[in-house]
Amino acid sequence: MSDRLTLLRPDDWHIHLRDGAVLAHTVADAARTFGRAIIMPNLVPPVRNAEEADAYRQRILDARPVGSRFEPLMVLYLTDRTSPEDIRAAKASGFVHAAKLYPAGATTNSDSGVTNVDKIFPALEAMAEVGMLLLVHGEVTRGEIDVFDREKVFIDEHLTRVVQRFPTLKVVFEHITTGDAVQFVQSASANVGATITAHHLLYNRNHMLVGGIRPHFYCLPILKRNVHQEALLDAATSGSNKFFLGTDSAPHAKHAKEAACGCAGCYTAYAAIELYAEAFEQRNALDKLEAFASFHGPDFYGLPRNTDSITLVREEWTAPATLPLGDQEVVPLRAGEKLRWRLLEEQA
Ligand SMILES: NC(=O)N[C@@H](CC(=O)O)C(=O)O
Ligand SMILES: [Zn+2]
Ligand SMILES: [Zn+2]
Repeated sequence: MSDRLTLLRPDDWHIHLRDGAVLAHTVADAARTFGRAIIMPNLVPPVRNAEEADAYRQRILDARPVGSRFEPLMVLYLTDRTSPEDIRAAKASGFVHAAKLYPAGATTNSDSGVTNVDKIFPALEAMAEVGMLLLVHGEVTRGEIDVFDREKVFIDEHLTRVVQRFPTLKVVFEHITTGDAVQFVQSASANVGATITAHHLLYNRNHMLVGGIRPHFYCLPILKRNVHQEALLDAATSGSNKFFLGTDSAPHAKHAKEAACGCAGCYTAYAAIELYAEAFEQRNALDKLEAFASFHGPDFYGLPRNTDSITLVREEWTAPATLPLGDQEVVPLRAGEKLRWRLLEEQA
């Protein structure tokens, strides 16, 4: 097997860059590998319209390292009040590519999210009409539903209905974590795709809970049992163009994760493609990585593929214990442990 892997430059179809001082770090980490990224809008307050997306986009562009051509692809945060006019104005901007459904209370900064999916039907209709993608955090929030079942129940209660009602709407089921989600996406029309994170490919709930509770593995949707991890690996390495790379890299400061009530989110952007390469290598499927990381995403979004490339070398290195995050620090996934692949830094 070769010790070098050259891929068309990948994109990240789901990332949290946050805002303010941390952008200097989060943007640099993403830009070292990815040509473009779908920028999650769950700021406080969220990115609700084209104007807010424009301002946020500008802050991201300003944070790029010198010479970087990293392109942020912006997303609106759907609320109960998002209007068809908001959607049309966002589409007309040219830089808003999608709108995101966060069920209210489902995850980090989702308080302004949608309280009842029916409330966004007018917005969804406009999205289908103008060709704007719907991105979905697919978990129900009802207290009586077990946290490990919330994705499956969301499919049954909401996603099936939305996809039936808006057959021409393109839908990305974000950060899928179960065999149920894989099956749903596979049997849906070509307008339904999914992102898969590196951490859900590499880990299951045992990694988070056996031998001690490890807060840096805690994310939403939560890591599931290993049969679900296997189903995700099957999907990602299958070659199906419905599945593509979305890191869901979601930094929280160290003290906010290592706490009695720790925040949900794993920081992977600093070594994202390296982590995916490990997952694919475990399945002897490195030959499937390029399509997953670099072809299927832009094809689904109707955007051109990148034209330059990156190279990974099989060379062990140790992940840092912490990384700077504005004036705080973040503990990255795999902190202090070995990584098997290294990205070749670009020659100037
Ligand atoms: N994935 C996470 O666990 N957290 C994300 C939100 C999200 O993507 O649901 C975050 O913004 O921190
Ligand atoms: Zn989410
Ligand atoms: Zn996310």
